[in-house]
Amino acid sequence: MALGEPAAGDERPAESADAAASGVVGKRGERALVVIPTFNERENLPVIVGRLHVALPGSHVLVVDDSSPDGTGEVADGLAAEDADGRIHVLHRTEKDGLGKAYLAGFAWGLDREYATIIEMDADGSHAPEQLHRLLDAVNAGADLVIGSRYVPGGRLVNWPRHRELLSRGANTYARLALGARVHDITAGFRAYRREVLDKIELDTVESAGYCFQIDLAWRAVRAGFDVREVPITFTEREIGESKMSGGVMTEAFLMVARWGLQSRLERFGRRSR
Ligand SMILES: Nc1nc2c(ncn2[C@@H]2O[C@H](COP(=O)(O)OP(=O)(O)O[C@H]3O[C@H](CO)[C@@H](O)[C@H](O)[C@@H]3O)[C@@H](O)[C@H]2O)c(=O)[nH]1
Repeated sequence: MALGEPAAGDERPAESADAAASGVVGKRGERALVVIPTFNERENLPVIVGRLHVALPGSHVLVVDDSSPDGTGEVADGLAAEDADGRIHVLHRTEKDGLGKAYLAGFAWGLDREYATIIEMDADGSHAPEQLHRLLDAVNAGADLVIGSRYVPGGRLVNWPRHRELLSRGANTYARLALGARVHDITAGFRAYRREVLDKIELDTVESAGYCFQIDLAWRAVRAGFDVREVPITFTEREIGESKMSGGVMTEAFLMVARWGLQSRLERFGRRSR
């Protein structure tokens, strides 16, 4: 396990010192932490980490594994031990506790260290590390939260089953109507957060455990007045393993979004009648 302080070789590169101080990352991904939640991804993980370190050799990875029965956690430990540059870290959690909880643990780990930008990415190859520079370019151009979006012009879906696409588009339409947020892919899990966003949006009050965590955080960022932008990406259906989407995940999202929408309407009403 490679927990603890960033290892030797993790010093801030001279050319990126200004960038890190101003919250942006270097061209090779210096000062970026890519958080990858995993549950049963033993075959996918080495591939995605390898691709990531070709695309952004200066970035660090934090694998957040929920004691995957297939041994993904041990695979992650092996990758960390093999990486002479100390760029791979692993957080082991005791049980499967949902995507949102895994990200919260990963963000807390990253915020305790000096990463300028914290990235979310799936382990299964759906998100292409080769497209991460699109997100980082937008951060470096001034955005606070950048969402790799399937549903803006230029965004693409490859091999995603029709029922998943319909579910995803339906969830986005529902969230947009309920919350009034002008984000086309608010459920997307390919994102880059400037660390100030995560510092400010009160992560300790986040209740969403599953995939509605994505909606929750984007909505918090919008409400806090951050500059939230979308850049087009290609989302490719996984070839190995299975999605962890479930009825419980969908029900939680439906109910949570309804609650946030209602709360926000009541707040607006309260402000108007004062
Ligand atoms: N640690 C941990 N990881 C988890 C858990 N549940 C899922 N993951 C990990 O989270 C990533 C995404 O899970 P998938 O189950 O592969 O997601 P998907 O069905 O392809 O869902 C896609 O669409 C969602 C809805 O738009 C997105 O929210 C999600 O990020 C992704 O893009 C994978 O790396 C998976 O191993 C969990 O409980 N714990």
